[in-house]
Amino acid sequence: MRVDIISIFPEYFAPLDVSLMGKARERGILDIHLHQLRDWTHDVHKTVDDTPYGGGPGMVMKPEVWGEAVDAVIEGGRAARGADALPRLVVPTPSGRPFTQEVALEYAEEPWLLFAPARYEGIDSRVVAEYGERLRADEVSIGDYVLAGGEAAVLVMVEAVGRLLPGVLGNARSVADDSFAPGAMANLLEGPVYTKPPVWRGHEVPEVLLSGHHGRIARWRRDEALRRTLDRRPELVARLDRDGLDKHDRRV
Ligand SMILES: COc1cccc(COC(=O)c2cn[nH]c2)c1
Repeated sequence: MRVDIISIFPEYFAPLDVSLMGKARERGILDIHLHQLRDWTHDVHKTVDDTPYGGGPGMVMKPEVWGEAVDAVIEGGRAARGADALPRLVVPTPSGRPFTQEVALEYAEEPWLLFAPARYEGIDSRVVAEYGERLRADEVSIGDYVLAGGEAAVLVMVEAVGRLLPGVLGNARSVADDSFAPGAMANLLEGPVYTKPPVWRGHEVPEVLLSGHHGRIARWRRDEALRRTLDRRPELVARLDRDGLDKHDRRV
């Protein structure tokens, strides 16, 4: 998968050089290209923003600069991927559609993603409108809060998508076992996890997990996942009621 990221702070993405994402890049599973948005300005101050039409606080990022940058990055990617290749454009914003595991799975199928993290109050809305006419352009939110810029959201999405790519996670860990992954544990939070020692500062590991009785362990884990989901994310259980409770679940 090719990932292009255009930002006024490309150094923000240094974390993508380490750990799982770093290895995925070394092994050619992820091909990440960083671009400095200011390279497509033409004034001495390298201005990327201006005051909002209609007034109001803050600044808005200029459409011309983003347009030249996105066009150039598409051309650059086409040199490598073919003259008709097009990326999926992703703009992180609090006003976007929710980024969920389902969206991460959808993005993991894409051959080429182009992330456009904004600063200030956002990017002139005509940029997404312009590119939405010829490629998939998504405004996506990683949560209901406002960041100083979209860069942290891009790090979150690249990691959530990157770990789904074949070969990135060791075989021992299957993404099918993820919480929120489709299937028996879909829409459930992960329950508590434990490792050695069996007793730590007087706290014992639940007996059932040491029993070796896989049926009872699986039942216990699902009960704990349901209990935690009811407690912390009741709205997910409502969704379960429609799709996913089995005959043993009622008694939790
Ligand atoms: C594009 O417009 C804006 C405006 C304001 C801040 C940002 C940065 O993104 C976020 O704050 C965010 C992304 N998901 N949840 C929060 C983008």
